[in-house]
Amino acid sequence: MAGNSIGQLFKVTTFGESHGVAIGGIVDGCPPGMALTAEDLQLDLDRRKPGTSRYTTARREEDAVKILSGVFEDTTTGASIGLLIENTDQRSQDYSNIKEQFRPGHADYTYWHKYGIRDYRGGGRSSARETAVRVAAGAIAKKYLREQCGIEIRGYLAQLGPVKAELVSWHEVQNNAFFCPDPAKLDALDEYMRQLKKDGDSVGARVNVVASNMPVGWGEPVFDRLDADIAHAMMSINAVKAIEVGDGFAVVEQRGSTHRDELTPQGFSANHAGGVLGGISSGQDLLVSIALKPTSSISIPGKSINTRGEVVDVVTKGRHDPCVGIRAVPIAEAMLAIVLMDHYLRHRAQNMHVQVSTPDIARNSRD
Ligand SMILES: Cc1cc2nc3c(=O)[nH]c(=O)nc-3n(C[C@H](O)[C@H](O)[C@H](O)COP(=O)(O)O)c2cc1C
Repeated sequence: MAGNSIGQLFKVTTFGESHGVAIGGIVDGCPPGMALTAEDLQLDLDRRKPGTSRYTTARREEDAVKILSGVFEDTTTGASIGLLIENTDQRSQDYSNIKEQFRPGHADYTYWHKYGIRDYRGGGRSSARETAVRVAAGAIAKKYLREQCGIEIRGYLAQLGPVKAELVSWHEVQNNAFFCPDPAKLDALDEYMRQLKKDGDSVGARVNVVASNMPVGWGEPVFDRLDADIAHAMMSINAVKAIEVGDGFAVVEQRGSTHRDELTPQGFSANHAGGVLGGISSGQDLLVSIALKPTSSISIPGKSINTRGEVVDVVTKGRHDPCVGIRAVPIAEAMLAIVLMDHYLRHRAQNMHVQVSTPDIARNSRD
């Protein structure tokens, strides 16, 4: 499939480029019988879509999704679900100056070397426009996991440049354009973004995603450990440079006596592991954190070469996100949902008759 699909039993395939006619995808393996309409997908698409605040790109796309197949009388049939989102606000002329130039930090240089032909308009296939389809597919997985397993998958902006935000309130995340869970940080974020825009620069960000109410047992060691598949999915998001599960890189400074999450009949005493032990979900909250790099398309001139190898100064015109991390929140949620949905089906296929007498202690602590 040349890299355009993810998952085994719940398989998502996407197609489309930034300035092509449309983007779309196929979601294979969704069980039959779930109520589903385009509106169910639109909620998350609207959270990701461009042009909704002064902090993101000015490109205006409605991202109106059409369900082409796999749903009959507003119910999934078990057939593959076809999704289509038309591109409506392309301004390809903005990119004519980078037709023969390579933006430093972008995918232009590597796509050119690999394929020998490049849809330079808006970054073509390397554009994060494609991630709208992942969000639509992820909304299907999220709905199924919520209804059948009670799992809730939620993300938030944990850091933008120097501004850090604590998880003060999940409710707050839905109330501001930053997906910020800490209302006390909104002024600092606004000020930082205004200055950034004046500077014509961009900045990186950290996004955290949490899956709560998880069951114990999902994940397929050794190569398809749950954390390995989550890392694969997260690293497939444009501009992601790092992922952490649980305490992540902080484990380097920890001792075993601190890091191990002791077990009691009432639950685990802590969650340094981030909800995965041996590549299998422990039933604790899954804690995932990703780092997104600063947008490479900026108006500050940067040194590069053109396709003939000549030295050029690149200035990127067009409409760009000054911090791609903001709109990445629903994308990261979607990727976690896609992986969990796949592992739910895989666990059920192999292990549905397994029974042990030990209680699910993480569930004990929730009840
Ligand atoms: C939501 C989102 C929006 C993005 N928007 C832009 C953009 O407007 N301009 C840009 O140069 N890169 C943007 N990117 C990042 C590029 O797609 C990405 O950096 C590029 O394809 C190079 O790939 P890499 O950074 O993964 O190595 C965006 C990424 C995400 C997740």
